[in-house]
Amino acid sequence: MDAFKIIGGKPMQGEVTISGAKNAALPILMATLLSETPIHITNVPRLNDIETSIKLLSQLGATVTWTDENSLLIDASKVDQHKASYELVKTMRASILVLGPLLARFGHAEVSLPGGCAIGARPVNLHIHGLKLMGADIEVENGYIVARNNGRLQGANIFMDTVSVTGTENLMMAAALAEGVTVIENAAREPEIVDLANCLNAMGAKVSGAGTDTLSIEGVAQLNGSEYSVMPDRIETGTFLVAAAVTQGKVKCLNTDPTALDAVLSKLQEAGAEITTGENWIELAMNSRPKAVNIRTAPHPAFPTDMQAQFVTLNVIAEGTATTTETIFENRFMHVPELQRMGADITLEGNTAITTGVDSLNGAQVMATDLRASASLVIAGLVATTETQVDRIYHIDRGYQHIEDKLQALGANITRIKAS
Ligand SMILES: CC(=O)N[C@H]1[C@@H](OP(=O)(O)OP(=O)(O)OC[C@H]2O[C@@H](n3ccc(=O)[nH]c3=O)[C@H](O)[C@@H]2O)O[C@H](CO)[C@@H](O)[C@@H]1O
Ligand SMILES: C=C(OP(=O)(O)O)C(=O)O
Repeated sequence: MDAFKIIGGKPMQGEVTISGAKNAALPILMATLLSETPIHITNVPRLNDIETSIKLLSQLGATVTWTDENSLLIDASKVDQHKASYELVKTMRASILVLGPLLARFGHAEVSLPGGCAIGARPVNLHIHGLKLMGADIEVENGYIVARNNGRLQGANIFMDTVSVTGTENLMMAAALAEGVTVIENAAREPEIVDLANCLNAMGAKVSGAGTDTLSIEGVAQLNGSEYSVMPDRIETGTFLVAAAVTQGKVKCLNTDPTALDAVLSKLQEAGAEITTGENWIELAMNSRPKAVNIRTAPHPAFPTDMQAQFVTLNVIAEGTATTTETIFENRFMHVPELQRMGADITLEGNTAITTGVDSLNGAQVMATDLRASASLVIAGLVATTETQVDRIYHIDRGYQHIEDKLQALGANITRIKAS
């Protein structure tokens, strides 16, 4: 397994181009299953999760071709398989996003239950409940969700007990081809939901209300190909901004969208950063030690759970004491014991991490346990005074395109140690 070796202590300086958003690209790739004709998707990030999605779409019978470094042409006209196997689902939970599209277009889908993961139990009951309300017959057989429907799904009124991002996406995609109108209440409002809705509408769907908590989808009989560009990755953007803040550097993120990062930018300003934005860029300058900031994660537009780990790293070297409360996932503090091994002062009380900033971190061999925990450890390595080795970075390769190249370009001393 590959690892990163990092020698910290340098401020991050310069410009970095942000890639397309993993969490928008994944549902958009799965949405191509709804289309009778090819779709060209641009600004696709080069990530392991994208490779897994391509494998999955290909297994289902789609033809997937890279037309340039970041563009995919997907032809799902000949899809004739309807099963997402455990082998793929266990490496990428977002595989669950084929459930809605396959069922809506073919009346049949079998998707392995994803099971829990490093950050929590992550059930998919809301996906199943919504599809049942649309008329599907769904059983769990041998660890698989087996969904069937005769003819088209039927529009339904769906209230989601908990705000779920992929749950909303699965139901939105299924509803796009259903007969009649589907209303999803308490829908997720994440920018990636809006991006998926825009892509579906470009394919001929009739989705309105994306970005609010009530979505209305008037089903159409057929969807067709188009060209669509994936939104910039707001979490990758936030990760680079935190790296700049903790190293007291100055970084300009290009090809990004400041409007998708309100909560994160506001916390960085509270920490003492100077933030300047343009239509598609954000620049952060940090001229002093960051101040500790209290964080509470919650569904968009509140502070994103996918930025929590990175802000714990900021808080552990910041001036003062702060609380970071995680309300979305029950086990998303796996970075805490690793940061403690680097000298961080953190106490965990239930779903809250209480941090008191230390003057510096020392390098250590640490282990990445999930995607954003890995990012937080890399950032910690960038400030540590001695060498840090971050093991198991296959997690980070799921979600960050060429992260070491981008950090090197900003002045970081980071190298990938290839598994022998
Ligand atoms: C590929 C993708 O976009 N992943 C993102 C997505 O994950 P994902 O869509 O899996 O996360 P959800 O929004 O569904 O999860 C939110 C909460 O709802 C619960 N829940 C969810 C579904 C369900 O059927 N039942 C249920 O109880 C979950 O356990 C969790 O506590 O949103 C998360 C929350 O912003 C992000 O951290 C992930 O990066
Ligand atoms: C938790 C994440 O992703 P996934 O839902 O794919 O596990 C993430 O992007 O931080």
